[in-house]
Amino acid sequence: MSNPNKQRTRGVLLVNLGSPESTDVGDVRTYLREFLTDPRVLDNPAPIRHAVVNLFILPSRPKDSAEAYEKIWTEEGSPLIVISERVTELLRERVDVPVELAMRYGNPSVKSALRKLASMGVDDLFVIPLYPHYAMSSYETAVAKVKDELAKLPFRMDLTFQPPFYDDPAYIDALVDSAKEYLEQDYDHVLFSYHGVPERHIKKGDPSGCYCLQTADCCRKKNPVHGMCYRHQVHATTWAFADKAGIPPEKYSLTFQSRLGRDPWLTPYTDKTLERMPSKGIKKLVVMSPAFVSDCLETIEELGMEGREDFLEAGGEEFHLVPCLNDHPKWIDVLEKFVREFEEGALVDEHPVIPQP
Ligand SMILES: C=CC1=C(C)c2cc3[nH]c(cc4nc(cc5[nH]c(cc1n2)c(C)c5CCC(=O)O)C(CCC(=O)O)=C4C)c(C)c3C=C
Ligand SMILES: [Fe+2]
Ligand SMILES: [Fe+2]
Repeated sequence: MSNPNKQRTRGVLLVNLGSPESTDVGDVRTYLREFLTDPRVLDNPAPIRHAVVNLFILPSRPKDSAEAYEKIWTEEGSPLIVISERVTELLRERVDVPVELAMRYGNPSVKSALRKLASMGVDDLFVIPLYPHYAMSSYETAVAKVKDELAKLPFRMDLTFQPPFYDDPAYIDALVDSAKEYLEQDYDHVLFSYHGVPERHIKKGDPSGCYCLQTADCCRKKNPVHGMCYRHQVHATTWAFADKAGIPPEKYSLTFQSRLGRDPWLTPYTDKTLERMPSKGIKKLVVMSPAFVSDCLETIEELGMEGREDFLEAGGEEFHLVPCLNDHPKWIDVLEKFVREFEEGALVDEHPVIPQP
């Protein structure tokens, strides 16, 4: 039993998704294997998941993905990792407790970050998964990974997790501020493009088992079942943003990108929407991707290169992609606020988890 009079040592762990070690096809294959054999990402029964990954995905996808990573790689490495490291450094300057960074897949690993924090005496850890929205394949797998790795290590820490912050006014304020100069220009429409997930994942996260995805607008309404509903939460971010930025309903829409495989994923799809927009009179477009707090392959390459080309080839005239929050000072303010709330004991160490077989 822990001694209630002992002084606790707090620490902070930021967890992002991760990238391959390099753009070599072998490194990309290693990364994709770890990513796609995660049962919270491809949630088929284990033998099917391994067969799909080893027989259908790993023989061909690493080469295509490596080419895509080539286009975005910087001298310092993967944008997602470089930006996350910068954010970690900036947060360290703001708070008086140790702050470490870990990636759910690849490096720096969760295990190495936990070891570092333990070596600094941390036994009361605040974990911030760097995802505004709850998805089994992003937020939840980050939480599970921290718990699993800690259980295997020879020391104990209390864990508190930052809940998804999709409608936190400070996060919305930071997003609006980051998009300000784009929204001051003349534009026809704002497209909010979120990373997609399979529809099945949404149904699994519905504790009632009979609400989400039952009607076209179910997830758009407020409902107590939405603690784990990615579809509801991305809509809530979009409404809050539009409200704060003063964008009328007819001037914005929401789509989902990055579909993988043949199962039904959330619709409408970003690529199809971009191709259709010019014929509907949308020629000057602003695009935002608030599911990502750091620019990455999905924003720089998929939206900024592929998406731009699709839109312009279909007759669009201007395509403006708003950068993610990255190291925006208001985003660092938000992270600092989360740490202060943890220090004040304002967060409950509880969060829902989708049951895994
Ligand atoms: C919002 C966060 C994310 C969710 C939810 C998510 C779900 C999800 N992703 C895949 C498959 C892939 N995603 C890939 C890249 C990628 N995904 C996210 C975030 C979420 N994914 C990020 C930030 C990135 C970029 C990483 C980087 O290094 O920049 C990839 C790898 C690239 C590729 O080969 O296309 C895959 C694969 C699934 C299947 C899924 C939900 C089930
Ligand atoms: Fe993804
Ligand atoms: Fe829902």
